[in-house]
Amino acid sequence: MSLPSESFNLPDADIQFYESFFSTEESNLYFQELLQNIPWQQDNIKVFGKTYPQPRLTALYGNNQLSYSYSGITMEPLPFTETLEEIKSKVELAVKANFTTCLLNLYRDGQDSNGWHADNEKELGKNPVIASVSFGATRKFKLKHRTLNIKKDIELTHGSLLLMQGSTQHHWLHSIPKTKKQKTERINLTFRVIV
Ligand SMILES: O=C(O)CCC(=O)C(=O)O
Ligand SMILES: [Fe+2]
Repeated sequence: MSLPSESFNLPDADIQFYESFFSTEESNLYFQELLQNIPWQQDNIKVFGKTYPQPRLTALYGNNQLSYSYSGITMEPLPFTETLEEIKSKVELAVKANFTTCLLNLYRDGQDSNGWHADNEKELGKNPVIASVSFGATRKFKLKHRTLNIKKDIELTHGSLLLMQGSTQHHWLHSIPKTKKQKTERINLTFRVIV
């Protein structure tokens, strides 16, 4: 586990990025395993009262029974698989936090996306700790401050780990925009604490 990390000096944020948290070989194995064995599903979300299919596939895992609700969806967790437990343990050791839950996203290609939002659902508590692991195609993670005119883009590469904590979710929004450049899949795992 290599730990050269980058802390972007952003106001009202506590964000760290570990570019090669997992080795390429390890990441290749995790990517294939998750792609094949996670029961990926496409849910319908509600935005301003209208229903749309979510522009990506998702799955929820947890070590408690607590559900996670956002955008009009309520997801019930499946018990962690051995692979997810292994990834979770490695992340927990490095970031010194214990997670209960993992939300997984599969972006099938560059046309799948994740709109502007903050991870500020009430079940995540006041200052959520979110550890986000990426495998597969590199995608741009965009951050923008809610009130100041400040933006930051981070390329989330194969095997990278992004940590967001403190007051970050109060002041910043994030998104994964569509891109014509990527034709292949990306898997993202966001470890969270739900209490
Ligand atoms: O795919 C990503 O890197 C971001 C996922 C995300 O923001 C979320 O699931 O809340
Ligand atoms: Fe998010």
